Formats: sequence, structure tokens, C-alpha cells
Amino acid sequence: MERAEHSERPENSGQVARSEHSERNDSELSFLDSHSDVLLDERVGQAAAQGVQGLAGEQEWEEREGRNKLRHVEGLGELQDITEVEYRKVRLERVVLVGVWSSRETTLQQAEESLRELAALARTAGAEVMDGVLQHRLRPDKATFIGSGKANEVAGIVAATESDTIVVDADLPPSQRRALEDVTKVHVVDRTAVILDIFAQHATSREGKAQVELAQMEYMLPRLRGWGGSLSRQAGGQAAGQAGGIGSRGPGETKIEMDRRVIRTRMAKLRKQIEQMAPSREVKRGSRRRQGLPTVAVVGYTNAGKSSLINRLTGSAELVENALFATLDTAVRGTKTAQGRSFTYVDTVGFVRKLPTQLVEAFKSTLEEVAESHVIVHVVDASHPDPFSQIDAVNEVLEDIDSIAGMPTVIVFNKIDQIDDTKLERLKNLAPDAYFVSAATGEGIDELNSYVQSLLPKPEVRVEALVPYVNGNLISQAREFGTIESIDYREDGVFIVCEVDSALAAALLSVSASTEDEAWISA
Ligand SMILES: Nc1nc2c(ncn2[C@@H]2O[C@H](COP(=O)(O)OP(=O)(O)OP(=O)(O)O)[C@@H](O)[C@H]2O)c(=O)[nH]1
Ligand SMILES: [Mg+2]
Repeated sequence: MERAEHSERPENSGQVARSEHSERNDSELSFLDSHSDVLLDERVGQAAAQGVQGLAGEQEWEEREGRNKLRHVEGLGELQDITEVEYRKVRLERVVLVGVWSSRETTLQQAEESLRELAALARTAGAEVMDGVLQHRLRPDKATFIGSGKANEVAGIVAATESDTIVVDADLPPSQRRALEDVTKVHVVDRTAVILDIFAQHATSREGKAQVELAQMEYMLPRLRGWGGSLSRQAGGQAAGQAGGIGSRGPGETKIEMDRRVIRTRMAKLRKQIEQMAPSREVKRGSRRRQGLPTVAVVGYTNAGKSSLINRLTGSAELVENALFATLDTAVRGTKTAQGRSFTYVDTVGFVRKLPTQLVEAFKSTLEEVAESHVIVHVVDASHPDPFSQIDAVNEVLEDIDSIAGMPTVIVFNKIDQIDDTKLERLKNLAPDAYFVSAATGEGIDELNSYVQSLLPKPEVRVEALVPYVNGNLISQAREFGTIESIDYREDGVFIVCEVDSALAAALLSVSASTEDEAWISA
């Protein structure tokens, strides 16, 4: 009777969890406590949607449906309807992970690694991972993904661990998900839903939030029928046992239609909003371009240490977290070369294998930043068991950007403080051109820094000019945006030899006291 447990738990909250699961540490418990309120209503909603009959059974169900109906009668604003939709969103708590792998496609190690990554994703989304199982089979079962026998086994694990959700390490078609839910009697979500959930929790900018919400709705739309299926089954189940099921089916289906309409309207609105926000991003990038600032895009798999590395390289303090997708909006950090020339690092959103297609749009702003950069620093976690597969996953995405062909790229293995010399040597052999650093200890950072600086595009025009002291601002601009070859403070002005962009070259020449043949320009 894990069902009764399930719907009972909200009332009990964290207190019971503490005595039942004394192996949990306090921080986990306080984490649970802080979430229990939010989850309370969600759970009841999920229980209903999954066809779970709680202690109160039919009564509770009817009350729930009644509340839904009532909301619809009152449903004046979009907001209320969206709240209805909201409770269908993923809320993970105690999860069991399930993966299927075939030796035709991967190795056991890779499959395990993928499941471990899914565990990290689930934890980042706020779930507690109770167990993870892999099944070796040629291809997923058409009906239940893992086959009905294994599904029953998983149902056993779910019951034993008192889990409330199964997370499948794949993109699960709605029909398979429904069938698996039928057998296991708990909520089943897939990898995409988990990633979307993380993004939804982490997005901070208006544009980021809008993009993630759009992606979530896109994901949800074709799956609403699935939820509807559960509702109808619930009605059918009740009809079989007791009377009165049919009445709850109608409203359920109507609700789904309502939800769909609401979702579509909302999606259209979001698309418009995002469209309107794009120009401001373009303006920001444009102004950097106009200033002639070279840009270094730092890309890499999530949690590789991109933000840490930028902090190290620029002395800034960006958010660093041992969580996947800590950075969800691209951030630009200004810094200077050893010669005082300004350039910027762009911190980007981390990549992940099997990135939900719905999120590709959200990644576009990151990709645009990469496309407009001058140098790419590709950060890899050297301590990961299979760093090269992460490199491949990132390259797969980068390959779609046309303009990066031929762009200077540096592969940087980070976190070398975490690996032993043997592994370091092996990596160095496998990637002889790469840089090996530790953002944590600072090892290798200076070499990387000067190499990156040497890759920056050279300002295209060489100028010699005698700049009057009143035009001192031009000298500082030359320092900031160009490279100074020599500078001589004379009585009649500053004699400067420098390389700058053509606009600054023209400005320098126009003020230059060029009575003699001292001021000249060479391309
Ligand atoms: N030991 C060690 N840990 C590191 C190093 N660099 C980063 N980390 C840790 O790795 C984790 C991820 O670092 P971030 O800089 O947030 O990684 P990121 O690539 O920006 O991650 P996302 O923004 O989530 O994609 C943090 O816990 C860091 O403290 C390193 O050189 N050595
Ligand atoms: Mg980051």
C-alpha cells in the first residue's frame, strides 16, 4: 500500500522523514523541509493525475475534480489556468533512475556514466536519488521501455525505496511513459523533463526565463494527452470498482483541451516577447564589436569549470557551483592583456549530452555569442572518467555554427589537481596541443593566459603619430584597444607607434602634428 503512504506524506512533512530515514543528514532534511510546503499541493495533484487513489479515495478525487471545475468556471485570467498547468510540471522528490543500453551502441561503462550523469541532473533538480538500474537489451521495449517483467521489478524497487518518481535516461514517447506508469504506479519522467526543470529553476534573466518556459510548454503540449490518459484510466478504474467514474472523465478531457489552448496562447505570447528581447542582446554585442573588443568564448560541458576558469583568468567572481547548469545566462567579463589591451571573456551555458531539442532555442543566444567571438576556449573536466566523450558532445553542437570554422580554438583540461600523474600523462599524450590547468590551484593558468592573448586578432592598422597632450584620451584608447609598439613623451606631444583599428588610426592621424613626415599609416 505505498499509495496510501504517498498521499499521506504531505501532512506528515519532514518530521516523519527524519525518523523514518535516519541515514539522511541534516542538510538534506532541511532541504526537504523547505520544499515540503510547495510539494504539498503538487503531490495531491500528481496523485490525482497518476490515478493514485489516496486514503480518502473517491471523495478526495471528486473534491479535487470539483476544485478543478470550479476554477474553470471562475477561470477569467490566464494566470489561474496556468496554475492548473503548473501542477502538471515535473516535481521530483525521491527518484529511481532507469536506463536501457545496448552493446551495439555503447559500453557498459558509458551507460553507467550516463546514468551517473542523470543522477547528477536529478540531484541538481532537487531530487533525492534512491536507486539506479540499467537494463541491457538490444532496443527499448515498444510498450514499456524496459519490458513488463523488468517494469515489475522496478515497481518493487520503487516500493521498497518509497520513491515517487521514476526518471528514465532517454527521451520517452508519451505512450511508453504511460504504460510504465501503469505498471509502476508512480510518476515517470524522462531526461528532457529533468533538464527542463533545472533550467526553469536556474534561469534568471527575463529572456532566459521566457525561453525556458517556452521550451517547457513545447515539451508539455504533446504530452498532455498522456496525462489525460491517466485521468481517464482513473475514471475507468473507479467505474469498474464503484459507480460514478464516468462523471469525472468528461471534465478531465475538457480540462486538457482548456490547458492546450492556454498553453498555445501562452507560447505565442512568449515567442513574441523573446523576439522583442533579441534586439537588445544584439545591441549589447554590437557595442562591444564597435569598440573593437576581441572576444574569447569559453565553452564546454556543464560543470567543467568554465566559470571558475574565467574567474581565475580575470579576477572576477562569477557564480561557481558544483551543480550542473550553474551558469544559465551568458555573462561577459572584461579584462586586459599584459600590454593593457582590453578584451572580453564570454561565459556560456554548459552543454550536456542529449540536450532537449526544445532547449536548442534557449541555447541560441549562447551559440550567437560563440559565433561572434574571435577565440574559443573549450574547457574539459580532466577528472571526468571519459573527458573525450564530453569533448565530442560539445563539438557536435559547435559544428552547427558555420562561422566558427577556422576560429582559433584552445582545448583546456581543467581540474588537473584532481587527477594523478599517470592520468595526466595519458591525457597529454592523447591531446598534445591542449593546455592543462587547475582553476582551483592556479596551475598552468599563466601559460594559458598568454597563449589565449596571443590568439587575439591583431588590430589591423599600424600608425605612427605625434599626439598633442590635449588629445591624451586617444593615447589611452590606443592603450586599451590596440597594441603599443613604442611611446615617447616629447615636448611637443606624445610620439606613439601603435597598432589599432582603422577608426582609431584615423582619429590619431587627424590630431597628429604632422608638419613633418612623422605621421603615417601602413596597412
Ligand atoms: N578541484 C577542482 N575543482 C574545480 C576546478 N575548477 C572548477 N572546479 C569546481 O567544479 C565545479 C564547477 O565549476 P563551475 O566553474 O561552476 O563550472 P561551469 O563549467 O561554469 O559549470 P556550469 O556553469 O554549471 O556549466 C565547482 O564546484 C568548482 O569549484 C579545479 O580546477 N579543480
Ligand atoms: Mg558556469
